[in-house]
Amino acid sequence: MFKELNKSEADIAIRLQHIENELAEQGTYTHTHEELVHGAKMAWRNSNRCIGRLFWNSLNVFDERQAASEEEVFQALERHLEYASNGGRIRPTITVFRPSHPDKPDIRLWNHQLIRYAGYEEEGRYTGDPHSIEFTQKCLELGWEGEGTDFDVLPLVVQIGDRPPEMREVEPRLALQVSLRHPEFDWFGDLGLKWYGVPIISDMELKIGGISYKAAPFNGWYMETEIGARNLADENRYNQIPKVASCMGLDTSRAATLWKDKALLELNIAVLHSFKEMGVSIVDHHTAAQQFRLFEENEKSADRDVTGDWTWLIPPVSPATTHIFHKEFDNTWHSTNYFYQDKPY
Ligand code: HEM
Ligand SMILES: N/C(=N/c1cccc(CO[C@@H]2CCNC2)c1)c1cccs1
Repeated sequence: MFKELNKSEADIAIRLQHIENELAEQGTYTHTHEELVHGAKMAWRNSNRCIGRLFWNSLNVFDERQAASEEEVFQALERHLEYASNGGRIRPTITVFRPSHPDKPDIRLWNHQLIRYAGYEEEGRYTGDPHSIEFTQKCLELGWEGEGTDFDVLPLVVQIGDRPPEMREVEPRLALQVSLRHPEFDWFGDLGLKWYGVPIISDMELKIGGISYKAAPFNGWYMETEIGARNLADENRYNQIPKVASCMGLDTSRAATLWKDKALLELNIAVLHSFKEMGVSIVDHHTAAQQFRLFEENEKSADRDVTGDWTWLIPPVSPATTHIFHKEFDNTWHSTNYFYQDKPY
């Protein structure tokens, strides 16, 4: 990392000696602000499954390692929501809370994403996002009351050490949402579909030079297929394909009419159209693939090897129309990266 910060050999030697001493005394060491910022960017650059890495060096980093109470954490999360959303002109941002430390309790966020819809299941009938059923149950046990609609925004849940977790509703003004309409089908708006504008992953661990940051929520903007081809399309999510197909008057009696593919495309067209019309940042899967190709070229000229996970990098819609599909990627994992971690509940 230090090499990338074009430090002199001497400076690197001094810094490494200092870290060695701190490690010997405390069993851990503290990153400088500069190391934290660059480390978070490197971790994004090393995220093999991410197609959006072209912009890795422009990540906005908030250093919240001083936050020590639930209140301070909630304040930082609300500031993240406001800053990242930016009225629709989304700014890729990460807020880094203090790392694991022998003498201090861990700060953990129970949410998968800062903004996400609740899920409910009653006698085999589903409401909302089935992926959220377990976390929604936890929120209900903590005293949260959902309205029971398909789009209830879940509260934030913060836990410090083994103290009881604290919960706070997200102010509606901080939860940017987009109602879905279609550029040609006037009936599409009547489906009552919408999605939140900013994906903010809050349950992954950021590791930088062996230091573990278990609470480091980060956001970019969506690629439309995430919403149109997965979140609203999967049978075990919002399962909207059959409804869109019947509203389109398609012949759904035989798979060979490709009615699912036609409905899927129109759902993705509606997502792109609605986000654009509302001025909320989003990228289509073709543009995203082109940007990824640029990323590969930039990395090559920076004399760095690109690593990637082909199975995630190809988009779920028309994958073979992108260059990614037609090449292989080295799925080696660099250790400064974002990782899955055990749920805190
Ligand atoms: C700026 C716009 C961005 C776009 C369009 C984008 C796009 C994507 C997409 C489509 C995926 C696959 C998600 C899925 O299939 O569920 C992904 C994965 C991922 N992205 Fe990005 N990304 C962006 C920014 C970021 C940022 C800012 C970070 C972190 C600082 C990041 C880190 C990751 C990671 C760690 C994964 C893998 C998640 C997992 O393994 O579950 N991305 N990205
Ligand atoms: N567009 C995005 N998409 C995702 C990026 C990472 C993870 C996810 C959601 O992953 C879930 C777990 C596995 N698939 C769904 C979505 C971003 C979120 C935060 C920064 S960019």
